[in-house]
Amino acid sequence: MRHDLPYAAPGSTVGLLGGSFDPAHEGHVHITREALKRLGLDAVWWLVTPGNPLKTHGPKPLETRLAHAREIMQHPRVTVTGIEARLGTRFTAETLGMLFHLYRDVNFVWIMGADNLADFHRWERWRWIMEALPVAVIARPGERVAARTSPAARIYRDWRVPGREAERILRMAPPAWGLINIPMRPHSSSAIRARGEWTD
Ligand SMILES: Nc1ncnc2c1ncn2[C@@H]1O[C@H](COP(=O)(O)OP(=O)(O)OP(=O)(O)O)[C@@H](O)[C@H]1O
Ligand SMILES: O=C(O)c1ccc[n+]([C@@H]2O[C@H](COP(=O)([O-])O)[C@@H](O)[C@H]2O)c1
Repeated sequence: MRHDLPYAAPGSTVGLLGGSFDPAHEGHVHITREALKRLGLDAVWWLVTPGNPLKTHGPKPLETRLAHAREIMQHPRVTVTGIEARLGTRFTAETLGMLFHLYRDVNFVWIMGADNLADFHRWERWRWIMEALPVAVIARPGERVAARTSPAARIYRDWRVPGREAERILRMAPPAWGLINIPMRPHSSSAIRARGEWTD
């Protein structure tokens, strides 16, 4: 294993939460804790992206976002990483392909908020992602209907596991996904930026 990559025990299950984290906030912390608990994960890695391929405005520098994310997400089973910058990847499918290769004995789960499922069909090779690993979609205020009626949800409706049984997705061969209803948090990075509170 390369020394600059996080360690994962063989056979362990690691949730991947990709994001701009521009900035990280309480909503990210909350969904991470809930995913750990509800899915029974061994670990969660935050993949702080060098830049979302679908967003035209660049975020703050990666090092700034990583440092802030590490301040607010402190949990023994959570690692905040800049893996994509290290691997030189930007598209999620590309990142996952490399992680599968580097961590052959680790089980990965993709975690995302409901707003991301609504747009998921616009991601590069999104069907490959859906068929490559289980996907846990976490409820987000105002986004549940858009997620449930999204092209990705419709195309993969037969592989959806009810939210209360979501931990089953870990034992299923993909495609397997669930919409997990948790008490929601309204926080968003764009609202924090709009209030001028991300001035680091
Ligand atoms: N309050 C929240 N509830 C549920 N999921 C969330 C919440 N905030 C962020 N997420 C999820 O966390 C991941 C990373 O989110 P991101 O870094 O883009 O933050 P954001 O608040 O969505 O940013 P922005 O407002 O700029 O779009 C995404 O999958 C997103 O859906
Ligand atoms: O691979 C893609 O085409 C793709 C398109 C849009 C977003 N993503 C990933 O989705 C995650 C959430 O991004 P964001 O900006 O909504 O926080 C982050 O890991 C991005 O790299 C990936």
